Parts: sequence; C-alpha cells; structure tokens
Amino acid sequence: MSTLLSVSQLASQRAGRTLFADLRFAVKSGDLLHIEGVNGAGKSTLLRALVGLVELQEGTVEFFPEQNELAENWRAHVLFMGHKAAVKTELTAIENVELLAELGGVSNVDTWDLLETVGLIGLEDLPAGQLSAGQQRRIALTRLWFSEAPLWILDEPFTALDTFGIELLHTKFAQHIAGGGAIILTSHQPLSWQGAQFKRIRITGADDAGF
Ligand SMILES: Nc1ncnc2c1ncn2[C@@H]1O[C@H](COP(=O)(O)OP(=O)(O)OP(=O)(O)O)[C@@H](O)[C@H]1O
Repeated sequence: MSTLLSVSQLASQRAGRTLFADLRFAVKSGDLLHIEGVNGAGKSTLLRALVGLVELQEGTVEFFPEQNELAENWRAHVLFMGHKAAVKTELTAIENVELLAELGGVSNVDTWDLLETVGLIGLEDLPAGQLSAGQQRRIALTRLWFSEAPLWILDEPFTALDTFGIELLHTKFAQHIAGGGAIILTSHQPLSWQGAQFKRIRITGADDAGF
C-alpha cells in the first residue's frame, strides 16, 4: 500500500498560540483521515499548511514519498478544497462547472451529466449567487467527479449539504478510496466509516500528537 503523504513534527502557531506541535501521521492508499477539533482548534490551518498555503513553524511534509514522479509535481496529484464553496457568484451553475474543469485542466467533462449527478438540473442557468449555500457547495464539489488526483484534502466538505448531498458524498468517497485514493477531511459531523482504513486525529492544542 503506497504512502500518499507523510508528515512529521508539524508545529503551528497563530497569534502566539500553539495550535499543534509535534504532529505526525501518514496517509496511505485507501485511508480516510478525519481531522477533528473544536472551532478554532487549528484544523483548517493544518490542511492549508499541508498544501503550503500557511507557513509551518516546524515540520516536514512529504507528498508521495515512494513515488518520485508524483512527488516532483505533487500539486497536480493533490486536490485541495477549502472550507468556502469556490464558486463565482456571477456565473451560472453550468458556467461554474465548466470553469472548474478548465482550471483543473480537464477538457472532456460532461457538465450536464455532472449537474444531474449532484442534483442541480433545472438550476443550471441561474447565477450561482442566486443558489442556496448547499446548491453552491454541490457546484464546488463537482470537482471530485473529474479530478484524477489520488489524494483529496477537503475542509468541511459536508457543510450546508442536506441528507441526500451527504449520502452522495459518502458514496463518492467510498469509490475514491476503493480505487486506491485517500482522503483527509475536516468535519464537525461524526463520521462512521466502514470498508476503509478510517483514522482520526484530534487537534486539541500544544500537547497534541498524531500517530
Ligand atoms: N490568517 C490568520 N491570522 C491569524 N490567526 C488566524 C488566521 N487564520 C486563523 N487564525 C487563528 O487560528 C486559529 C485556528 O483557526 P482555524 O481556522 O485553523 O480553526 P478550525 O479548527 O478550522 O476552526 P473551525 O472549526 O471554526 O473551522 C483560530 O484561533 C484563528 O483565529
């Protein structure tokens, strides 16, 4: 089972407060890693630090340590989604999906099919700004359907989704993991995951340590 991410001795401080220190863990093919913690604990900071959007005070982050060809260009093989639904409010739903595909370097995306998959048919021509928070989240999540990245790093992907949306996402996660991918996510919802290597890390403060 290949290692997709290995981190050691991670430490981060914000405004003089230590969010985590000496954090270490590995993510392997087939893993689902749930980062837990109260509001403000440092979960988003950790995910953003992994992909280089936030500076770490200490530590080493290694993507694909056993696969040089992936490691050299790791950004192309890691899908990061922040906690805000990344949609352009002035573009329609379908234009947003087209833009996300273009930005992802994918040309053969069936946008109608994708909108149907995420339950947005009938709303495709409305500006995203007129859609609900959950509908906007569904637009953003279409990236998961055309991404070829083996490692997904997702900050609060369930936010604003209804029961159907949550179920849809669970199914997509299961497919990704069954295909040899791995997922790191934050969620305030308890996850009961079966059929995958389910791991948890709780960010609690300076004395926190991973596994
Ligand atoms: N740009 C920033 N500058 C200074 N401090 C920040 C910045 N971003 C976040 N913080 C602080 O870092 C701490 C951790 O924030 P973070 O967003 O990582 O928490 P979180 O665990 O994701 O919280 P939530 O569950 O509310 O999303 C908070 O105390 C926050 O105020």
